[in-house]
Amino acid sequence: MARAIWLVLDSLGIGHAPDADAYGDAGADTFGHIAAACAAAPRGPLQLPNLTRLGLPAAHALAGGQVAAVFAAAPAPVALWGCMAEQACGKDTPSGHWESAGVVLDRPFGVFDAPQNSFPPELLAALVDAAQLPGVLGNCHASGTEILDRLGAEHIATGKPIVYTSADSVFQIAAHEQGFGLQRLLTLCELARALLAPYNIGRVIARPFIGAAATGFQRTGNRRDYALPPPAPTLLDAVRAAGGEVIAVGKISDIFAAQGVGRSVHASGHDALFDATLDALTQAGDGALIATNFVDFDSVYGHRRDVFGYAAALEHFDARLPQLLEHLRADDLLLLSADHGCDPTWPGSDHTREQVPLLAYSPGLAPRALGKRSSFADLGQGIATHLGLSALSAGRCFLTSQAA
Ligand SMILES: O=P(O)(O)O[C@H]1O[C@H](CO)[C@@H](O)[C@H]1O
Ligand SMILES: [Mn+2]
Ligand SMILES: [Mn+2]
Repeated sequence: MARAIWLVLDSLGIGHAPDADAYGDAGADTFGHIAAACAAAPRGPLQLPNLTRLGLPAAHALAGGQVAAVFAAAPAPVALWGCMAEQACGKDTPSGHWESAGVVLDRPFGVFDAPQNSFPPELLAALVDAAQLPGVLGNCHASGTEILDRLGAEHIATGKPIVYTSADSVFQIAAHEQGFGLQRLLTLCELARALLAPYNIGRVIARPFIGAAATGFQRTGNRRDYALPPPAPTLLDAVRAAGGEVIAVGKISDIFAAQGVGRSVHASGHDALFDATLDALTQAGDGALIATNFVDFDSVYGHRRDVFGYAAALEHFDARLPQLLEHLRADDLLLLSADHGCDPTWPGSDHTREQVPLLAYSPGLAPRALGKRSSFADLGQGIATHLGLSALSAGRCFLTSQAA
């Protein structure tokens, strides 16, 4: 019986969305701009033989992107390939994942849009009081690494956690793993999650770090995301209701607030995430869904605007793909997609409103183009069909129609 393996390449947009102008993102193209920068740099063109076979450059071309010369003569894909635009408002991780799993967010999350003094004073006062803190630092829009350089030493000296946000619907708290304490930070995030109820904020994110002012600060793999639960049952719930196992690897369980997750495997770094996915594949039974989020594309490279780091991470991911492809059973369906863009050549440090790839491979499935799809939900609908589930309430199945 069928199984599905869904890999989210977090932030791998393939060209601006039709409504990108409203987000200040007209012209953004995460994949295209990385490919173009590599082609013009001493390091040389992007080498992605396996993602090319699965149709990533073809999907990029379909989305309207300028095809880099290195991909121009690529052979036809062996998979199904298409591009998807997000129907929900926003360009953040939870809405992108939920829509891909069949739930289109109809009420946009709240955002703290003031660049300075971003949070309501009464919210911060309540947090300080509830957690008996000496105060907080930050209270602004920031890049999470830049703010450590700026406020890390003061945090250590005062014991005040650093709170910050971005264009996304997030309340982020950074604190030193030893000086402040990891468990104390996680407890503080849970308190913040509860206090943020009136503000409809998508995620509270714990950002633990280590190091010292003299030697520099580094964020650790102990990041945790405390998301709002999806507003309706998703594909994950449908898989479980039908008796299938849902194995969530990496951030997936956090993003779905554990709803519909049978087993969660936390791992840090793309190699560990890939290994955990391979392990899950050997263990998963009939009807299972394995879902993995590869977060470093976004967190380590996209937000940091590290073009060549992103390129190298793509090449590394590509090099590991054959291990996964070799282990696929005849009735397994492998999906590759993304949740939004984060163009490392774009101004600022925020996500970009982009189309994302929909690549689907199964040993027995004849390759074809899937066209431009108008919702990420088409991915989930296709998985539901593949696993023999009832149709989800959103999305057009890409397995049964030639194009959207
Ligand atoms: O700059 P860092 O801390 O990585 O934060 C980024 O990560 C958050 C989640 O993607 C975004 O909202 C953005 O602010
Ligand atoms: Mn994301
Ligand atoms: Mn991000």
